Amino acid sequence: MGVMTTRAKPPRPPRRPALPLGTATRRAALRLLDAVLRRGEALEAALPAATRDLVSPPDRGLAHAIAAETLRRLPDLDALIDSATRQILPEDAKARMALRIALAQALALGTPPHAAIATVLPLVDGGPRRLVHGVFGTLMRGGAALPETPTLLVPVAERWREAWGEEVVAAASRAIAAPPPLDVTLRDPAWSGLEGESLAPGHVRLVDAGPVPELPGYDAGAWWVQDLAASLPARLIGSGAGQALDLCAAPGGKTLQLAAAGWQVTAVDASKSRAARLNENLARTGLSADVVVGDVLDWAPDAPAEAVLVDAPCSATGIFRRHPDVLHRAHDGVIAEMAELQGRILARAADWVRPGGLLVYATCSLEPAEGEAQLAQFLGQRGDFAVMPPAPGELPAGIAAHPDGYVRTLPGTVEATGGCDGFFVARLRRASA
Ligand SMILES: C[S@@+](CC[C@H](N)C(=O)[O-])C[C@H]1O[C@@H](n2cnc3c(N)ncnc32)[C@H](O)[C@@H]1O
Repeated sequence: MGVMTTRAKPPRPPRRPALPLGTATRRAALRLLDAVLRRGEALEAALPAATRDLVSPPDRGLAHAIAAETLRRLPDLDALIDSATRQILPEDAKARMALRIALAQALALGTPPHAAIATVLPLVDGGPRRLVHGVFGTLMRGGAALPETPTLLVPVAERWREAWGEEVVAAASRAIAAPPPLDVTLRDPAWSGLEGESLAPGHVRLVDAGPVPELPGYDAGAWWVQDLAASLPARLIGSGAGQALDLCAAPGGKTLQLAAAGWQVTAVDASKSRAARLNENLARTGLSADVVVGDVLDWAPDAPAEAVLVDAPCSATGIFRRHPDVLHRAHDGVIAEMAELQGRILARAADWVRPGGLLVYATCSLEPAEGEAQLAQFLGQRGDFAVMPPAPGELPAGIAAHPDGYVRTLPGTVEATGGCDGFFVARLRRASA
């Protein structure tokens, strides 16, 4: 009799539980935080790689929103976490990162707490899952909340307190809490297709504007997004028909202003991808400029220009409202490195101003080393340049020139109407030959 054999079925692999919907988005948010906090990368620059697994734009938008909100609220999120753990978790511990993300969603972005924690727990699989779950639960049951006015990072608060005083530190904290309005600059100041508040000719401020490309006049290129403070450097050059150089020009807000004001603009930027965006902006608005991809430390114009605008690369701490990552990345070393580069760019640019012409130096920085100190150093080196203070009516309502003739906007400037970015702008005239 033959022996019946039964073939044993191979054991089933253990079924992996499906990840809660939305975990990939939180994983992307975690990658973004890692890029900013550990590698010092800009949030926007880190987006393509960090969100590579996400196919839908809303998911990418959510990952960005979670990371940005976490960066905005980091000191207060950490204080909550520390209040609920027996031992202080290391700064870069996965558990701390996961808790930051879950709490930012539950306490600042309005995500239901069960969804905030369920989507984050898989990020600590094989690790401190119970700890994360426990700390989150303890905080939620205890009615944890974030303060209405966010706490500024300690090194930033110390730096700005020393430079600008306690009032400005308090205004910066308030500015973090509220989403900034959308400022636009009109190609033709007489155009009236957008309803909003105007603080200067050709400026419109919109609150809760919605998606930018859907606003009236966008497709027709009737305006471009530009913070009120960012519009000051080109406003101080005004209109003209001669040659203007826009150095460090991309993505081109100031190039567009100069071109719209009649100048023959040569716009120079070292970044090919940013210069491509400048070209797109020119195409959309129907304005023209010669766009050069080049390093202004190597490049030189054929002839001096009547007006030269230097919007120098900087720590960008003045744009912290829309880019909270700058607060975490702008360490003293970065500021010193930028200041050294700004001095070199400014020294070259000065030689490209024709006698009697204008030079405008600007940075979107709240660090005196990148503004006031640059101007003082420059004036010490170049006796042929003098500050040309704004004339009455040249500046928007609520923005005044410093007694020394330059313009400095700070947290707290035009706060009642929605504030503006932190900027330093100095206009200088070169002596006639
Ligand atoms: C503050 S952003 C300019 C913003 C621009 N002016 C606007 O209004 O849209 C500084 C720019 O400087 C460029 N940049 C940095 N170093 C440069 C260099 N050595 N030569 C030319 N461009 C440079 C960067 O690529 C960046 O686009």
